Amino acid sequence: MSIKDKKNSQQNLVFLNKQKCMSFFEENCPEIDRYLENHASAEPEILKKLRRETYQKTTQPHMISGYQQGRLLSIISKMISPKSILEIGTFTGYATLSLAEGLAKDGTIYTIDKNEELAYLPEKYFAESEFASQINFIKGDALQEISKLNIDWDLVFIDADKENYVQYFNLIKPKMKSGSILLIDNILWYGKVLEDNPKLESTKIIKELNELIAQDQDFENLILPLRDGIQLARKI
Ligand SMILES: C[S@@+](CC[C@H](N)C(=O)[O-])C[C@H]1O[C@@H](n2cnc3c(N)ncnc32)[C@H](O)[C@@H]1O
Repeated sequence: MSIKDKKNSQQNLVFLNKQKCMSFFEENCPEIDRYLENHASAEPEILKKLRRETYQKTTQPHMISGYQQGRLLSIISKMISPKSILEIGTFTGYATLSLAEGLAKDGTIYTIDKNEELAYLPEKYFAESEFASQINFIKGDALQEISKLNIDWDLVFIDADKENYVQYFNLIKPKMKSGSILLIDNILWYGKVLEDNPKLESTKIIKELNELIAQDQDFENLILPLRDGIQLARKI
């Protein structure tokens, strides 16, 4: 296959994934995706229930972090036992509850979302969870709300509007200490990061952010190719 053919076929795959909002493996090799799920730790019952209800009650259920990503967030959180976690983009609270699994006993997770209509769903599950007293759910626009929080973050998960990703990074970086972990979702943007001249603002911003982090001497990082790509960066 010539380089040009390879590029075209890559672009076709990207297009397919974009259309269905699925990960590379879900779309192109569902057997591997099932294999990955079958060989990961079991999903806690509360998350199973939440995932089911998210698919029943929301119009964009694919936005949920889901099983494999949830287990990754949980393990990373348990590895560092954070006292303070910031999540930007709560949606139905799946990642919030996954991250909360690793919180220090006196730790708190702050999670921000501007969608007030959907807030009843995460609120119901947060109240039901064993971490209820450790979750601070903030309803509002993240850019405004982050600035009000004068907290040093041990762990940050960015998973909201892509157009603001660079701004979120710039706001949060000074609030991260040496050893703090930054996770950012959808960093491959269904393969659109391979476009040379992207039309979408979201693609431009994600590409800019990936460059920024890769060049930033204050961080060591890599991109995990799980689902739509997760940026994993550690402040040095
Ligand atoms: C991909 S979903 C988050 C998924 C969630 N982290 C999970 O793991 O299930 C993105 C969320 O970001 C929220 N959002 C988008 N722009 C925002 C903003 N400027 N401020 C706060 N929330 C925002 C949306 O309302 C949506 O619920």
